[in-house]
Amino acid sequence: MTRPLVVILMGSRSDLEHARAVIRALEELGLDWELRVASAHKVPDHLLDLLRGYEADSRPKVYITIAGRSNALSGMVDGQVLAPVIACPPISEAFGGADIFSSLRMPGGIAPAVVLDPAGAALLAAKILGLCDAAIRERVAALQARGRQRLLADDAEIRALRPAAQGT
Ligand SMILES: Nc1c(C(=O)O)ncn1[C@@H]1O[C@H](COP(=O)(O)O)[C@@H](O)[C@H]1O
Repeated sequence: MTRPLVVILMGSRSDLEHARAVIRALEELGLDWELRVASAHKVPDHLLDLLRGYEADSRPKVYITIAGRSNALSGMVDGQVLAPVIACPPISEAFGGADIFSSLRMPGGIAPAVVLDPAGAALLAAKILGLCDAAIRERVAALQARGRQRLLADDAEIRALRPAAQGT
């Protein structure tokens, strides 16, 4: 079976640190990825060319779009591809975090999901691609199991503390 692909598109090289966090989580889930730079605002022709290339490729795909400030990228990508799009904008404190609103309201017929946490975006991509791939489902299940075990170990450790030390 062809290996699925996660295409990560970032609007600027300045988003690289955020993209790296997505990539770390994708690799933990054993997913193949490609990272590209393409801005809907600045280089729409380049973006459309790039999407045409990916859409002609028959691998099962999910796109993760990383675009800060005014997020045109995620909506434009979603409108041009058949695969699911997950918008994972980098968080900014500037202007009271108002950038996020440009990722939330889309025109009719345009529906990128929004997941703010980079590891969360990778997990959603894995769950989507896992619908038709048992090996990916198993890796998601293993990740969830590790999370549960960590939480139970934390509880056992905290419980063992004397009450006076529990808050420290
Ligand atoms: N939101 C978009 C788009 C777009 O939506 O097409 N293109 C770039 N950007 C974002 O603007 C921020 C600053 O970009 P510059 O580094 O180009 O000034 C980045 O977070 C980028 O993703």
